[in-house]
Amino acid sequence: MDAAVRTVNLRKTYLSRTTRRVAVQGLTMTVPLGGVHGFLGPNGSGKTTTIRMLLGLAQPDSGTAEVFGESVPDRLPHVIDRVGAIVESPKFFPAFTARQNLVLLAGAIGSPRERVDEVLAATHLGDRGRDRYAGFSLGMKQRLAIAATLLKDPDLLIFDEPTNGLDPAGIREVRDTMRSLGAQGKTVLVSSHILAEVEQVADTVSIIGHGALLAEGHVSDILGGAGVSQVRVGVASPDRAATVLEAEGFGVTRDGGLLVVGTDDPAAITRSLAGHGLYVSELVPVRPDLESAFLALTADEGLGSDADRLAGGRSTGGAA
Ligand SMILES: Nc1ncnc2c1ncn2[C@@H]1O[C@H](COP(=O)(O)OP(=O)(O)OP(=O)(O)O)[C@@H](O)[C@H]1O
Repeated sequence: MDAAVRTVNLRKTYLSRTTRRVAVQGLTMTVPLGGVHGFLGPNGSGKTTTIRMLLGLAQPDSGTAEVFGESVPDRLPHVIDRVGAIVESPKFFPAFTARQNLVLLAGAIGSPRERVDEVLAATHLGDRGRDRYAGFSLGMKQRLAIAATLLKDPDLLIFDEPTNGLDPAGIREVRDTMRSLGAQGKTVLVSSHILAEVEQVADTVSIIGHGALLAEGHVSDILGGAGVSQVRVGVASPDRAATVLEAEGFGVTRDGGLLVVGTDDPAAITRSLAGHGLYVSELVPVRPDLESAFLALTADEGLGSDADRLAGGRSTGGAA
């Protein structure tokens, strides 16, 4: 078993009296064991529905899902103790301290009391345990929610948009917490529609649109396949250099005094310019970011929007 989560052709349709909405359509994805895995997609692309199916909170129409090699939902009781999740905002008692809230929860799920201090420390709330929940910032509240999921020491943590509504400091706190959990060997599956957030923390990603997989793999590989590579070129005579390069078929744009040249072969730029007596003082690859890769992948009109998911849209199969 080499995956924490695997889905094959997973499909979920929501039916109402007038509409049939395909939320997840044939999703096949793999979350490797250990590390942080970003689950990315625009709003409405089916992330929450997928997570709900993994946790037994929604029943798939067809397809299969496995958590640690156990088929879910039927074998979920065999693995649920290895899974911690935040899908909706958890409820804590505002008048209780963070510690009291966790002690109460630990008692309810049968975790030892000592675990409370461990999870407070793991989420960097050790010195705030005696403060009342009501006085917590949103970032601290979210870290307390993560602390609660850690009480039973799960191997897989599933966080659905955990940084929604947080300010930059809160986002950083949650991100650091996820990163350290991944570094400890836990598998963290984190959904987001905010690419920049996941790019900084994820080792691997699955990108979905319209409830189906668009791309999956190591962040670096996805960035590598993100389209045209570019290099930023410093040269004494940028105007002449631009003329030379354009004449040789390179696409050239300006970035201040530097040229930005599209190529997969930076040496070709050096050769061309040197052939005209122009010497390169700086040649730096422009790294595409996940945002660009994501936008390129989801450029298809309105991915994730509701419009084409209604009855008669892109869906192909039967309803629930
Ligand atoms: N209980 C439900 N009943 C009917 N339709 C639903 C239900 N839950 C989700 N949907 C629809 O299914 C589609 C996928 O929604 P889902 O919440 O899974 O996407 P998401 O990627 O998590 O989006 P977001 O980031 O906005 O939460 C959307 O069109 C949504 O309106």
